[in-house]
Amino acid sequence: MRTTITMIGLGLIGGSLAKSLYASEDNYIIGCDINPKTLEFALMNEIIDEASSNVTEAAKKADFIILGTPITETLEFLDQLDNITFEQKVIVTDVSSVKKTVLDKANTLTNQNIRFIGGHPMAGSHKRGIKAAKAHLFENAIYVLSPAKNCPSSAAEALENLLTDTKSHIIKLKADEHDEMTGVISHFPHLIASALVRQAMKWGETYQFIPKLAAGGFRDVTRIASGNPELWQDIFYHNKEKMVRMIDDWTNEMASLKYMLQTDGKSELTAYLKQAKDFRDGLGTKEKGAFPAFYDLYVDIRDQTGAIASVANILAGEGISITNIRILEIREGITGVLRLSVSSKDEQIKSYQVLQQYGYDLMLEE
Ligand SMILES: NC(=O)C1=CN([C@@H]2O[C@H](COP(=O)(O)OP(=O)(O)OC[C@H]3O[C@@H](n4cnc5c(N)ncnc54)[C@H](O)[C@@H]3O)[C@@H](O)[C@H]2O)C=CC1
Ligand SMILES: O=C(O)C(=O)Cc1ccc(O)cc1
Repeated sequence: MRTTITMIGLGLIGGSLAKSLYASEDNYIIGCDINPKTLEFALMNEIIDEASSNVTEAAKKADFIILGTPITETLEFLDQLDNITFEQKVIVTDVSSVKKTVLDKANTLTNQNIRFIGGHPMAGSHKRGIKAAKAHLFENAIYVLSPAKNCPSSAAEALENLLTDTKSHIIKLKADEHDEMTGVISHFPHLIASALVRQAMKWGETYQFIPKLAAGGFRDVTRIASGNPELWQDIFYHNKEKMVRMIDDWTNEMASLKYMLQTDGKSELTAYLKQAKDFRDGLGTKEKGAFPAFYDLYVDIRDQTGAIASVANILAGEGISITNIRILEIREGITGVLRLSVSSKDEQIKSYQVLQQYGYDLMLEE
């Protein structure tokens, strides 16, 4: 007997989940999407087994329902699901970046056959839509689950079991804690990144050379501002209380920086920057905790044609697999530094030594 999964919303995240679940022969995926072209694409590319334009009918056949829609639509679907007469128990989950509004709604549902567990796979990109979906998107990513009150632990276990194929790391969080933490490390940074870009845009009216000057640092710190504006508006709206508080904190932080500058507080400013540097340098290097560790190396690849392939080959020859790779541009059009992540300290040191033997100029992040 195959497990039937009804996926409502087959965009970047829903499509990626469908792809990773479709890979297992035990699963049968029914896809629903408001966009008929998306459904057509999903069927043609073997991302789903069946397309349906009738959410209620598709939901009735499901063992699991996954809402891969924007948060506002997800709340509406929860109401719709509540009114369906299911013939069996069904496990319902979502993928929304904000959890409290979703869990608040889920906790009001009266349908005895629905077991709701909020979900948030914490990986994505600035792209949207099914064409950007990837089966491996959630590999090694944190996947947060927040069960609704009265949800039996067996339902959460069944969902965890289903999600094994995503190769993500599942953790359980309360909705409010989730929203506060993702507010700090994801939502608020996005708001600031967009504000920084707008500030540069405004200064660009005075200095037309500004876009050309926008080099590595500006690009690094504002990368996330290229995200999907509708998606981020929806995230900010549903996490608005936390966002407003964080804007207040930020305003205080800026006021203290302003004071240090106005009073020539050089040592205070150095201490401030050092504290930030130490915390930043320590991020992701913890052995314990919920977040996976990253061990980074920076390889100088300026003017070295084919350097990426060579570096990857050398490491593959040593049996080291690269878990993440990124080119940090120094100047537009000129490759600069390759940032490689490997998954253990030993691999990091070994990579450093072997690449050094091949003459690469590199730096290791402690
Ligand atoms: N984009 C990202 O990096 C991440 C997004 N998320 C969450 O995933 C959810 C979806 O985001 P994305 O996949 O990025 O968006 P997307 O725009 O790529 O996909 C949304 C899909 O939902 C469909 N849809 C919209 N309204 C619908 C309706 N009424 N009925 C049926 N289908 C409908 C759209 O046609 C589209 O295919 C959001 O709740 C977001 O917070 C979570 C983690 C990462
Ligand atoms: O690309 C990035 O850096 C992201 O931040 C992607 C992302 C967007 C929204 C989420 O809820 C989780 C991850």
